[in-house]
Amino acid sequence: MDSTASSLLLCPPPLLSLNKPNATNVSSSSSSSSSSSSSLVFDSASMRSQSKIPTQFIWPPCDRLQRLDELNEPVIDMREFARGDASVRRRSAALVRSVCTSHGFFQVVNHGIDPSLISAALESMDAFFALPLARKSKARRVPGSMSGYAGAHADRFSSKLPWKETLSFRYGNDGSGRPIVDYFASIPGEDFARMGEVYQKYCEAMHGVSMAIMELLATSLDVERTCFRRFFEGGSSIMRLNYYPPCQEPDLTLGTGPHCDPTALTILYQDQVGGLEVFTNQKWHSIRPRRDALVINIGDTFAALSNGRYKSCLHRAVVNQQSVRRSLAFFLCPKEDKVVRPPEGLLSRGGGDGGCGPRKYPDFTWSELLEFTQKHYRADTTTLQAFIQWLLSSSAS
Ligand SMILES: C=C1C[C@]23C[C@H]1CC[C@H]2[C@]1(C)CCC[C@@](C)(C(=O)O)[C@H]1[C@@H]3C(=O)O
Ligand SMILES: O=C(O)CCC(=O)C(=O)O
Ligand SMILES: [Fe+2]
Repeated sequence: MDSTASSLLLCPPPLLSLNKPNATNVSSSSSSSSSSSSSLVFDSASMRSQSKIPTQFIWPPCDRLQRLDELNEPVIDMREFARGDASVRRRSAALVRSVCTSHGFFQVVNHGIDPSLISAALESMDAFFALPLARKSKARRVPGSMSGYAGAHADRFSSKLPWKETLSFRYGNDGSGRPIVDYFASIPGEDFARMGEVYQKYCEAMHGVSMAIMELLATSLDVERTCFRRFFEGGSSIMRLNYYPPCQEPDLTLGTGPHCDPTALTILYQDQVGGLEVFTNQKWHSIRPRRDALVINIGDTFAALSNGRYKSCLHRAVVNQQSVRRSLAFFLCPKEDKVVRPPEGLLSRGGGDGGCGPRKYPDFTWSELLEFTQKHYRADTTTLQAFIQWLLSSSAS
């Protein structure tokens, strides 16, 4: 997305006050959302009974709920791509190339995930978030790590708080053990064994879909079919359960603020409530939920891997006054020490086509970008640009 579009309908890019990498305090990614934590505790059940939302949850007017058109994106049939003849595969690849060079968003159907597994994941999520806050807090996120329970990120930020509770955990795909079963078994005080089994199976299934999509993306970029699969071998992806309680002033806040995912690829299942929005053609579009579809968006890491040819999808989530909304987000990540560098086949081609020719981003490791978002910068609409600026300034100092 070009910067003029972002300046037109998005809040002006945040004034960066980045600290050098050896800084101990977190920087504020914008003047209005300092990263210091808030003393607030997000107990949505009690907050819900008040007529006004706390001011920490109020977002700038330009970020708020608007009446939107729907985004009618092509939906890719994964079974057709897997089994189709060359012309069918070329057609799917051409559709993906078109939307990914534009705004990095599409949906897939016939993905092969058992609907009962998705239902079990949603039911397990409902059971967890229905627990009293004191019991959810036994799984609270350890500062600096990605895993654990969080309420509005009030432990990390002091303004523009998202109206959501989250539970996040890691999925290592090196085939050893059952890391998610082990994670849920490690949470004190509760018997989360069934959740562990459900999300272990869910993440294994999502990893499989992500590898099929990596083949589709390689084909669309005309590079060797397995090159991206191999890039993600041994990675540790992130699973996040997003639970958005109903809000008494939904027009003043957001469930998840405008951002691009710093990760490589997001596979998201949203329930039937609706609230996901994508920014393209200089305006926000709502994404109508589809029970049979998975939402796919390109993240910053894959945008860099494609040498800027594919766009990192700018999106957000709004909340409503009537009902809970839930989404299951699987964030594909490479190994932490993996250097993010476009495949040779992409750079060696000449021509003005985006993604070929000179490097658009310096080499960096996934762990550098992840740590930047967890310790120095609140991920938002310009994370990748801010990260590169921070990386280059630290190498210059
Ligand atoms: C690497 C990550 C950081 C976030 C979770 C994953 C991918 C998406 C990121 C996030 C959702 C972008 C919006 C801001 C954020 C703080 C949030 O609202 O949760 C981001 C996540 C995070 O830093 O926990
Ligand atoms: O809940 C949604 O629809 C979007 C969530 C999201 O973008 C995220 O968790 O990164
Ligand atoms: Fe996201």
